[in-house]
Amino acid sequence: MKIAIGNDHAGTDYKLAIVGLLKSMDIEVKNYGTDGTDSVDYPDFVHPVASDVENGKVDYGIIVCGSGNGASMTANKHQKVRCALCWTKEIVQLGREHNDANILSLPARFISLPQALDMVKTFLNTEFEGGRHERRIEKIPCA
Ligand SMILES: O=C(CO)[C@H](O)[C@H](O)[C@H](O)COP(=O)(O)O
Repeated sequence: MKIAIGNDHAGTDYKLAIVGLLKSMDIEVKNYGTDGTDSVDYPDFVHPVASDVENGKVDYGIIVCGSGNGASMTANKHQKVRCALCWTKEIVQLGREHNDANILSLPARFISLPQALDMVKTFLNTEFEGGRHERRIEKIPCA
């Protein structure tokens, strides 16, 4: 499995911990930064993640910013991206089961690091249910 990850300055600490978790799971990681804490603009680090997901270069994306909002808004501008902004494990599970989310957006300033790591594991270990949900997600893209 290969995952692309990106974040702004509010998500750096969490991103680095998530990269460590993914590598411990023998998952290949494409880290688009930022790796620092100087103020940056989240679209610069989210678009490359979303492009890789959209083009099938990676299996999933993980993006981290302060509230998760800006990163999620940016990722979902990509037609083939279904980015789920999640703040509980249950929301992550539903994002995968019902929406076949291919990017997880994490609000670093509103969840703990253990929560974030647990949510990443849930994201990777939950399958899409298909069925009625398939018909719905096929209607998401708009011209
Ligand atoms: O887009 C966001 C807000 O929804 C992200 O949370 C950013 O991380 C946040 O805006 C950064 O805020 P800062 O005051 O520039 O650190």
